[in-house]
Amino acid sequence: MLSPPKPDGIDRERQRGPSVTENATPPRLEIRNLIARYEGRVVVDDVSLTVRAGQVTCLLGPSGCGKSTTLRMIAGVEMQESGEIYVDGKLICDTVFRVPPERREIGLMFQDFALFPHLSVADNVAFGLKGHRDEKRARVEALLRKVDLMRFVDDYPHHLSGGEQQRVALARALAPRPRIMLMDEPFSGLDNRLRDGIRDETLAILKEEDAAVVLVTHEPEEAMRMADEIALMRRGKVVQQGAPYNVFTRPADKAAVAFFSDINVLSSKVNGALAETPFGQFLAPGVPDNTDVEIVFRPQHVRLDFDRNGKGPLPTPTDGVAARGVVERARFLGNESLVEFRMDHDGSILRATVPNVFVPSPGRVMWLTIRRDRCFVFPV
Ligand SMILES: Nc1ncnc2c1ncn2[C@@H]1O[C@H](COP(=O)(O)OP(=O)(O)OP(=O)(O)O)[C@@H](O)[C@H]1O
Repeated sequence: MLSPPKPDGIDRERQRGPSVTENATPPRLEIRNLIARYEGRVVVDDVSLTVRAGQVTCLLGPSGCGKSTTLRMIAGVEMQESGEIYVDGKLICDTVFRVPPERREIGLMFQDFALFPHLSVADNVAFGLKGHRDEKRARVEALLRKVDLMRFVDDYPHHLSGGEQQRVALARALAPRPRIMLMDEPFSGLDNRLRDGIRDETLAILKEEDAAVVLVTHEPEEAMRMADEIALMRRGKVVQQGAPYNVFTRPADKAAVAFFSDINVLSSKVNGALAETPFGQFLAPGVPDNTDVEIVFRPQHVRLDFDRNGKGPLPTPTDGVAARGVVERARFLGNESLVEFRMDHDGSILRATVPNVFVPSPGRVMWLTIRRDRCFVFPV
């Protein structure tokens, strides 16, 4: 069993002043213990984050969990009830002191952050730029080359495709060299086929520009693809924070597993730090006797074996005991196949995914085992 990690930064002691140790550079952005409330209801609940220059942190979570409100407080268009925001170690906002949004050197890119229709592509990108005309033109052209749109420099936005407009919006947001980029679902208006390419290009440009990026998304794949760090939010709180690999492989709770993929769940009770199931025993270290637990695992970590004269594979320490199931339904999904089994022991449905094409007929008997190093045991 993998024990749930202690989410970094959640239980940190409240203290004033940015997170700097002697001789260390302060993070580009630090938000500390932010709380926001609408109509008496707390919608952002003690959220703390640090983002370094050149790093992308994704606020990931379901609709309404407080991602956009957190972003709006960083942008300065919404005021927190309590908590502080620091940029490069300097306080820019607490409940008394507040640097106005236009002086925060923050770039914004939102899904519906439309381009100005009456301005050319070049003028859109130049919009927030100050300085000499030639300097501005040089920056605009450099950015349009970066997003590969120099050929549209004098065109109007409506001549461009959705993906191209999005790249102009990126260039416009980056033009004044913001220290921080805030992006709220910036790719969700785009065609699926365009999205992956634009995400990758955007990421490369953001890294080159060295801004600290906070990207809001409700799509786990987007967060996995873009983030150096994911802050998983639920009901206003950051429930887990870490590198995508850690958040995916060491989820804090059942909902964190379920947010990234389909899940299977077995119920059991602990006895002697072991949870007994039809798939054999699972380790539950430190869990007191008689505690109800759920054993959670992803369909991709179910192993399938063919039936051999009414028998399945022999038990192993890594896969436990095989349990018998009958195929209820199987579908090919493109990159993998999803097979649903009705289990003999309790009639429940269990899902397995198999790479490539595997579409057994309903009624076929198979034996299922679960990789012990890929399951999570959570007290209920
Ligand atoms: N101006 C407002 N007045 C009242 N309630 C608000 C306001 N803005 C947001 N809320 C509420 O605060 C909660 C958090 O909203 P927020 O937009 O931050 O969530 P989100 O995670 O970004 O969701 P989504 O992905 O749907 O935008 C929601 O329940 C929302 O209804």
